[in-house]
Amino acid sequence: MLTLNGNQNGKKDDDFSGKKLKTLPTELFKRGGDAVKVDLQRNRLKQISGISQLTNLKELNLSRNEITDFPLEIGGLRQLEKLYMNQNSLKTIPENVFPSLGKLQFLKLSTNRLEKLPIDVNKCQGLTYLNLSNNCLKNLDPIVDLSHLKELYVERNQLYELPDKLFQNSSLTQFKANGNPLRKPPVEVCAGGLRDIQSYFSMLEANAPHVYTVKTMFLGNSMAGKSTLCRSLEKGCPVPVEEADRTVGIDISEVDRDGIRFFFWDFAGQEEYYFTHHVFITAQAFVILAINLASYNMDDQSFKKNVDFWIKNLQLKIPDSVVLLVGTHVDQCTETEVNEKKKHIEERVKKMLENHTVTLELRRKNLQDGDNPSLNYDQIDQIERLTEYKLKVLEFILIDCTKQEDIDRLLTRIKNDVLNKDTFPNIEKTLPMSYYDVEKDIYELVRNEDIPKHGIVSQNVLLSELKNRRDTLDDDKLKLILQYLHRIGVIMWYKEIPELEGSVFVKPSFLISLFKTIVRHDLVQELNKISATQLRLENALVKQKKRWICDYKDRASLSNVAIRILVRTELEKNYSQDEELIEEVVGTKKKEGSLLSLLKHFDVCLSTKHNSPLNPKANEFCPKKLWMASNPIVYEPDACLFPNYLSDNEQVKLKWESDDTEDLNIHVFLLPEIPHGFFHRLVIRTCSLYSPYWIGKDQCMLCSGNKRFLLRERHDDDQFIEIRCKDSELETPEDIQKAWRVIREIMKRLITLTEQWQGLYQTVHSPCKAQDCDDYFEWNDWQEWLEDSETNPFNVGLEENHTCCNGHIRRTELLFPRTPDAET
Ligand SMILES: Nc1nc2c(ncn2[C@@H]2O[C@H](COP(=O)(O)OP(=O)(O)OP(=O)(O)O)[C@@H](O)[C@H]2O)c(=O)[nH]1
Repeated sequence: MLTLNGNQNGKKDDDFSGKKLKTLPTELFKRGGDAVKVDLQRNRLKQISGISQLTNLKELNLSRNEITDFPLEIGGLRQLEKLYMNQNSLKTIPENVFPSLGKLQFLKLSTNRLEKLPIDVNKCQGLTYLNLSNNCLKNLDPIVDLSHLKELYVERNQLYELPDKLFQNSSLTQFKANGNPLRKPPVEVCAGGLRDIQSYFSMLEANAPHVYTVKTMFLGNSMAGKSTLCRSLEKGCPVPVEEADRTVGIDISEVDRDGIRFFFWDFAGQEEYYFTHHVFITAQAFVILAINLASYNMDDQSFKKNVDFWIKNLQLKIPDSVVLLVGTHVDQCTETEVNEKKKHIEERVKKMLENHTVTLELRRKNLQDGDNPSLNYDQIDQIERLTEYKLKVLEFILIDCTKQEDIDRLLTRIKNDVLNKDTFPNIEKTLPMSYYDVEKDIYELVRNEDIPKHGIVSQNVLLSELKNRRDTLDDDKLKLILQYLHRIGVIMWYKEIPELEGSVFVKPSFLISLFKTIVRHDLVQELNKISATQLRLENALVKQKKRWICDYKDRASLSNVAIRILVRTELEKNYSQDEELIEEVVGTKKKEGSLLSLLKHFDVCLSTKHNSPLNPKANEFCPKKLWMASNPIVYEPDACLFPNYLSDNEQVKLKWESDDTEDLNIHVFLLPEIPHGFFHRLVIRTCSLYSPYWIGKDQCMLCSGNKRFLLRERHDDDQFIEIRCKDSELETPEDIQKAWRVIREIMKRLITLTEQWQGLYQTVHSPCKAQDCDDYFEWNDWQEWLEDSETNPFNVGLEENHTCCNGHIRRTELLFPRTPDAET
């Protein structure tokens, strides 16, 4: 395997990085007082005896070494302005080092094992940048007096509280604290950034109340007993659920039990709903994974379907989830069966979690033991970040949902688990009274019908209603509180979607009930039910209804007219008089309704484009092909495509024809695996940019100008997304540059999408183009290329050609994006 670095800058005199040094090199001492900036990163240093001889040193980089004891000698570097000590194994920093570093402005201590900071760090009054992320810090009191700090990073520590003083009159402009079990301020406040935190502290009273709230998500296959559990826990006694009563989408309810406020989210178990669940499976929740033991067979397939699928999804999306396994239907099994099945599941879950850790560890070791580990540090970092997450699977509980004592036992168990700080650190929150007041006010507004029953209210109306009730709160404070309530799921306010920015949904269940009108397992039945009168109102014919059903069944495309009729019917059941609401949600022929905007925002569906049979440049035009009039198999104009429901790749294959080994070809590996629904979300994001396109089950072809590109989800030994551009359409160097630009856009979307799965990481390769050669060219520093390639040309070195391990040579620009005239 050949590895390449993106921008290979030449090394400077003071650069001793990546030289496997165990002690400081003698050349360095020779420089003595002349050394101003020394780079010793990526070595094997455990100590740095003699460093104090460099009396004029201003910048010292000791990151990625093996230092466990903070070197006292650093205290002698009185001119020091910048110090990198990140990625070592520091456990403590002694007192009396920092007071002598009066000029220090920049201090990076991230990724160590620090449990506390020395009190005298506050003597470094010049510090403007401090990075303490990825340590084990429990409190930040020693740094509250650093009044010049502009940037402070404390992500992934053990912080329960942030000191109020840190945010008073401070110069802070950047602050990040993700990945801490914070209760003051709660994580959902911190997610809003510095302004939200400052505003929170400004409102927080000395005796602010502590509350216990838990979002509880019920997951598991259809018929597992989720709704039964959910409803029984809600009522406090067994509640039978009819077999025909399948959950559609998600049901939400709120329950108070002994001072704990539970939000129950009951997720439908049928496969049709999995891809919308993604949006609502959020962090900080307690997960109940229901398993029907009566239908559980002790084989791999049953384990995969009932347990493995759900745990893997959680591991990818929220890798530090807390999961309680609940075995239901025990009354329908013998005692021996129950015990055997329980053992079968427990053993496999244990193995699965172990395998996950072992795989990550192996991958990290391979990278570290490779020829040039310094090229892989970013990947190693990513893997180390993932190994820090620990998904907790709690001890199995067995339940007969029809028995009162079993429901009581389950409730006691849940309460004990969520109140145990070791298992579930996120339950307690300290909030200013005004946060509760606003929430109470909203409920009251709904109760008094000052807000419509459906709960959709304009932001301005809501703000003015709330201000009338609490004159101490201004618009800014109220907006921050609303954002907090959105993050904990009490209301929904998608202020990042331009079409929805002005609307607040104070009843999330109403919004979800709208989703259910079109994302449902029995949609064909619902379409069939559309009456002639309903069709007439939309100027549609019965013939069209048949076509909609065929389009939906064959090509996963649903006409916007049909969507409007379905949603209107649902709304009219309760809100027949409210034409304004119906229009807002349903939309019109000219304007998209809020429901579709939401579904598109969540990458659930994609608008199909109009096809005009008279326009040779219309969708059906295919590069280098004689144009033919649209055949009947084109997408219905003015419709939505739900790629998740597609079952084959026939259309894509027809347009793409066959692969050519010389195609531009990139493999983006997603590890540990490609999450469910990932590929289609990527396709939706990419196809909204490039049209025409053809989408299939796990392939998609799109065109940009006269070039064809293919996206393909591949589940070979490793799982990856393949991005190809047809070789035959790359005639000139400009063609190649243009093709890389499109690939860059696709990859940008791919990378932003991966951010939705915290437990995922990716590597990029170009496979060797020679027939039957399995070598590949690995990309490094490609993030730079994605970030800013116009101003910072990506260059993989001066070489015109690259040779794989098996001796196959290809021009560099056919393997990597390369700006031909870029300087190196
Ligand atoms: N005998 C027995 N029946 C149960 C038990 N738990 C659930 N059921 C029944 O099993 C059926 C399915 O239960 P649900 O709670 O609807 O299952 P679900 O997991 O919500 O299913 P979806 O809505 O399809 O996701 C219902 O008829 C329940 O009454 C149990 O422990 N024992």
